[in-house]
Amino acid sequence: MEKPKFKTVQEVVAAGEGLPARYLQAPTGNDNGIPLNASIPEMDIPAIDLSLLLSASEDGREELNKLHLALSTWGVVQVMNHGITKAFLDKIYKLTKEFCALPSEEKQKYAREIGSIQGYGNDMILWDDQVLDWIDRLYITTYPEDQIQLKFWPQVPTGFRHVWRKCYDGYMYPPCPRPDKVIGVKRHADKSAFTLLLPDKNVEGLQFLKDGKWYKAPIVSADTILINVGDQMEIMSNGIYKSPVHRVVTNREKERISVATFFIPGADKEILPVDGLVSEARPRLCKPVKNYVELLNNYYLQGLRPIAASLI
Ligand SMILES: O=C(O)CCC(=O)C(=O)O
Ligand SMILES: [Fe+2]
Repeated sequence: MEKPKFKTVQEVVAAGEGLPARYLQAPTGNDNGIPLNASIPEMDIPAIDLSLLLSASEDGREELNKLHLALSTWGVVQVMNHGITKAFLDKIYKLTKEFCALPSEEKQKYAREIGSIQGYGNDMILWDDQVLDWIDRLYITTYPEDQIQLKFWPQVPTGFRHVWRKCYDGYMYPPCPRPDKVIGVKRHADKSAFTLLLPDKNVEGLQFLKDGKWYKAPIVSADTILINVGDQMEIMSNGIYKSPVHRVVTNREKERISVATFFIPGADKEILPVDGLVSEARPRLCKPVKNYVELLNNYYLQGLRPIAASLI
């Protein structure tokens, strides 16, 4: 398979030829001229204790109420006591950082191929005048087994393949000379059912949109996972749980590393609102959809949220 010729953001920086116009947002942008790196308030989302949530106690019910409220307002929660050890989360993070720091030639061994989303690469170029995101990513499918393509799985650093088998995609945002005009990840809602995130422990950047305003995500501690609802959960919950629009902004000083896992129902599974959540007071919001991920690019190109395709 042919490998595309593209420059990753790290290569753009290394070339030292200044910032290519392809990364600059149009003067009005998405945000009516407000600089992307303007200061914004922090969102107030609860931390859910998963071990309590699963216990049949008063505290468990309280935790459940907290979870329900967070998912139906923000569509995002922090989760702790989830059973994944801090040592393991640290390891995923460390290996991702080490991979990102490898020379370009090494990383290009795992370069994405034309027509594939798996592999290492820049922001995917889907249309001619697309403004590019300031991000390099390694995207790997780990389930189901028959979709695993080991050629995209780094052999260096040692241990990477073993640890990543459990999940995960890695993102690297180098420091950016124009954080006011360049976006790390453009605004979007996830096409997953839900997404687990290990955002950078020191560097902010992730922001969520609520009632037309941007809020920055908190920096979470090393043993905590940030979970957000994706479009397919919004559909299944008949709109009760919100798939939040979010983005990542850049900064001048520090690189930012982030690790995500998307839980995506199989393409052949029909996704539709759960019967018990449909009533006269809350009619069915969405038509059944299949292969939601494929719907995405079409809608993305038109600047629409793909969930619009399934709304009744
Ligand atoms: O880098 C992050 O923290 C989030 C990235 C993201 O939103 C995504 O890949 O869907
Ligand atoms: Fe996302």
